Amino acid sequence: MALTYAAFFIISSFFDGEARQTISYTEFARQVNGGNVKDIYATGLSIQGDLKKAQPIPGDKQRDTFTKFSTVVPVFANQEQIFQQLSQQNVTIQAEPADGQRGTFWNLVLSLLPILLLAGVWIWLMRRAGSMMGGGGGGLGGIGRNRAAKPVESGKVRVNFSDVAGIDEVENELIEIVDYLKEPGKYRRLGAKLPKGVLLTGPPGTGKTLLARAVAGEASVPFFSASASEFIEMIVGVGASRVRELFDEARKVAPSIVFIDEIDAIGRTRGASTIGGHDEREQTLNQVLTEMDGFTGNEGVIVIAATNRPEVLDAALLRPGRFDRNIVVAPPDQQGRVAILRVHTRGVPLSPAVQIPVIAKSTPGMTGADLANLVNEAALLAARRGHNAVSPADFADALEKLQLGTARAIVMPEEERTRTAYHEAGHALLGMLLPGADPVRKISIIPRGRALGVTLSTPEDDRYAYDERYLRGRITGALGGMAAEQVVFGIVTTGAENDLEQVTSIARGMVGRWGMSPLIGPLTILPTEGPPQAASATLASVDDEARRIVDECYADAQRLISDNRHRLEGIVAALLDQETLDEADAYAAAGLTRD
Ligand SMILES: Nc1ncnc2c1ncn2[C@@H]1O[C@H](COP(=O)(O)OP(=O)(O)OP(=O)(O)O)[C@@H](O)[C@H]1O
Ligand SMILES: [Zn+2]
Repeated sequence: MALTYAAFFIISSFFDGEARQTISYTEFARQVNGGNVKDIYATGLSIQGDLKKAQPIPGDKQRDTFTKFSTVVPVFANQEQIFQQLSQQNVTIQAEPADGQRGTFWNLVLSLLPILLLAGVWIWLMRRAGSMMGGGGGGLGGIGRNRAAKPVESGKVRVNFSDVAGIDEVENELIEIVDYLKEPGKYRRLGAKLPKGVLLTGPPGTGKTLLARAVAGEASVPFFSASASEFIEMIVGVGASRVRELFDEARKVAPSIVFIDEIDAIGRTRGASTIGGHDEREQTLNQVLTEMDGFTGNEGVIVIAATNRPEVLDAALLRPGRFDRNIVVAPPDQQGRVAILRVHTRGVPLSPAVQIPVIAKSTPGMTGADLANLVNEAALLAARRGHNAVSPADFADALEKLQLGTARAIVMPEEERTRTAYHEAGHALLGMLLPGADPVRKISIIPRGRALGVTLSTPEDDRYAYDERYLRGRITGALGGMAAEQVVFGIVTTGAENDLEQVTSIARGMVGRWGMSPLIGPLTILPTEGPPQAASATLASVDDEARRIVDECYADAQRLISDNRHRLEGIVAALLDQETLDEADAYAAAGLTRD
């Protein structure tokens, strides 16, 4: 990435200087006298310009000519006289102070290039470190861009509420704001106070950005968008000034919308630790707050911010007069998914056999972005297969690819393949046997990504809260792979690493966060964010309790596997034969029926 940008700078600077003839000031004065100058562009004392009639290049043997020239004005020259001559000849004169951009800007860039490169590499490394520690990825976001935000002109936001589907309640909450942006006068006359800030919270891909754009589109007002993480990833010290710039621009064309994505990047509770500059973050946050406080509320700039981590936000952001309106954007339910699929298949030819409600039913938990992606994948598959409309099979295969990952073409040794079959069959069998567990949708022993096999269970429909029995079932099911290996081969392999991570995190949550351990009681010991809140003795008890739960679940898993060994063998045989089993095949192979 860093290299791409560097190449961009160098190429641009060469193009900028191409074919411009450097001439002496005397020659320049002569051309002015002769009335042969068309226009000039002065940057400090250096002048670039164009001649009306081409002139021979001095001293050039091929007698080539030039019209583009550059020259430098001696500090002692009488510029007044030249200026008057040029004005009389109606020459277009443009000028900028010496430290302005253009010309010298590129020189500056070139001289700063090594530093920019270093900074770029450094930021990239920091981001890598950040994403390895669980933060978002994204690469070298804002470098190379020199403005905080490029406004999208009012007419250019083509998105409106008809493009946002399945979240009508949220739309309704925003309609008031659209109305205000359309007719601020109506509200002003009545002295009504509108929110200055709206906070959209919800998981990634639920359409927060889309909604903000749609509000701008509906109201036909300019839309300024910036990502808060860009503010602080730029070279240190510019975050606050970019915020100021952004709001200045927005005020100039009010009514308008300023959209700040990932507000948590600057809006975290002060004092919570992150990698990189604290002060930078706080200064940037303070600038946002100052800008918002600065509005009288009549200026018509509405700030919409988005985050998927509202719990980490500084309380200062949520105070009245700031982001005092919080709108939760949840993943769509089944009806919502139908609506979203309809929006995204508007321009896609579907075979008559495709039933949108069936697809919606098989995609619980998927967000709008996931569904958009699904439609696109299905269309790609259909095109590759030479279909002229997207078929149900294209959808099914696209869904499998999205849910399980792309298959890897490697040949597994027979022994490993068999072991994987037992491991996945173990997960699947427990998923089928445990009361209240999510139904098993698919089992596969085709290697995908880093996994040798996959068992996919998804809820019947959308779940919003989990009870203890369900969570224990999740732990038991996750241990099912390991338990099957233990029961059948007497040893376990490294293949269970991922399972154990899940198990640990659920068990610790049950004890330290959701009050499901009688010993610890209903206390938050392990908050979602920040360090544990308890004395070390209590923390040790949390670990003991988590371990007790996991031990109990593991014992359950082994017992269920032993007691149902014939069902396990049934699934294994089918898997070794067919490699991938769908829901019906899997239950049939186990000799079970789904209720
Ligand atoms: N409710 C929806 N209706 C229609 N399309 C949707 C919806 N939600 C998401 N999408 C699709 O998913 C894409 C990504 O959504 P968007 O970027 O708005 O999500 P987001 O919530 O802002 O995600 P993030 O938190 O990752 O920024 C949209 O451009 C759109 O194509
Ligand atoms: Zn596993």
